[in-house]
Amino acid sequence: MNKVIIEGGNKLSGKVDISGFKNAALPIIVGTILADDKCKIDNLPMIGDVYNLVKIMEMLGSKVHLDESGYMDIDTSTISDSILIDEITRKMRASYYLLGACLSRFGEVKVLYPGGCNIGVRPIDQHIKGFEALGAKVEVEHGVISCKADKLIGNKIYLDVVSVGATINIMMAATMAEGTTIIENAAKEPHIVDMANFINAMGGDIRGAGTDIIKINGVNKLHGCNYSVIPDQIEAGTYMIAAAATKGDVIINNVIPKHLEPVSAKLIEMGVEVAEYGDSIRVNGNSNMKSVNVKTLPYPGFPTDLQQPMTALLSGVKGTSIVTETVFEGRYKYVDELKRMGVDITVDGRTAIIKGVDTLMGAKVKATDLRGGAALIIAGLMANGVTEIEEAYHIERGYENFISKLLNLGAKVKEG
Ligand SMILES: CC(=O)N[C@H]1[C@@H](OP(=O)(O)OP(=O)(O)OC[C@H]2O[C@@H](n3ccc(=O)[nH]c3=O)[C@H](O)[C@@H]2O)O[C@H](CO)[C@@H](O)[C@@H]1O
Ligand SMILES: C=C(OP(=O)(O)O)C(=O)O
Repeated sequence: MNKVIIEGGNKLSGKVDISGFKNAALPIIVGTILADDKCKIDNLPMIGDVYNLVKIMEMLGSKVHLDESGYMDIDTSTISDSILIDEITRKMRASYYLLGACLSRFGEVKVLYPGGCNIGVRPIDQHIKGFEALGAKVEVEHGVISCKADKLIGNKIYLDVVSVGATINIMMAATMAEGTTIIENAAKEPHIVDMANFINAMGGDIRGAGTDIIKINGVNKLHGCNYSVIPDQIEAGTYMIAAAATKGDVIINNVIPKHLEPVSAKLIEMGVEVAEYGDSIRVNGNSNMKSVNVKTLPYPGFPTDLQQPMTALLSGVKGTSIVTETVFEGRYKYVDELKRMGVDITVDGRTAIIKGVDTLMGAKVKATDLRGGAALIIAGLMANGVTEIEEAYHIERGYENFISKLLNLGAKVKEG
């Protein structure tokens, strides 16, 4: 998808089904390497990152059948080599999970430094610290990360920063290590719990996922399993914000409302009606929304991945809102694009001061990254006139059928 063209001004209404969570699906697909056996994974999102990861798994020697319904049969017993120096791994962040998974199963791995959204420096020092604490030798040279270990031995690892990727990578590396590993100051995101549940379904012994102390008792071997990925809280949050932004009325199905509490709480604070029904959430927007302050934080705080869509919404809400991005230092690149649409936002370091304008104007803009692209879509839905979003391929990395889901909700949107 090169371009998205939106004619703004329509209220979204109706129902939308949320897909499986990108940030859980990706480590789970890579995590099948831990089991020298077949796995059946369900509720996978059909997004760019999953398609590219399937290619990577095949390049390593896995046998993969991916059905467009979101179901995958994967056999990693056929992997013969855990060295993959190929640019494809730079098309996403999650390729770094090959480090933990292959180190655990093969004792050796070499891959290129990962890619992903350009939202800050994104170092991997905490991943490396974890692997080294388990006994691996790690080298990063000319953009290639190499890890090697004759034997991995459990250890206590304190993370200096709360990192989703490092927590998952260390969990994978420690799963078949000798003895017990304890991760302190671990990330608590829902996908950490999903990943631990998946590893346990393969015969692993991980306890405490969802708290900041995770204990991994090493086991000798993992087996294949059937597993279903949790719903995507970020996709769901994006539709919640889009519903509010268009003053629409949308029922968002296949969600875990608990995972969305930070978003629901903020929307309610703004005066939006949010109601929970089992595994659905209904968001009903209105013309009297109030400005609010938002600070992104690790879970259960407001998710950084929704900072950009939320900023787009606030740009059209009367009053002054202050958004503080505490997780990634470079996550405001899309604001320059939003400014082409007439918003009044001043960025100073990690803070964005948003003075709500009455009307956004359609314009030609460029998606800077995945959620920056989603923010531009939301702004385009709110704006008067036509918005053309170039470099829209970023959006496909993480949203399944964004255009057709929006069309079903009554948006005037098409691919260009
Ligand atoms: C594929 C995937 O799941 N991506 C998500 C994952 O990214 P990712 O796993 O890359 O994000 P982290 O949680 O690791 O990053 C959090 C913060 O820690 C820093 N850090 C991280 C690792 C490290 O070794 N050293 C270090 O300093 C990062 O630069 C960032 O400032 O979690 C982020 C935070 O919820 C989300 O925005 C991304 O959507
Ligand atoms: C930052 C994100 O993705 P990634 O870590 O895959 O770049 C995101 O999903 O918002």
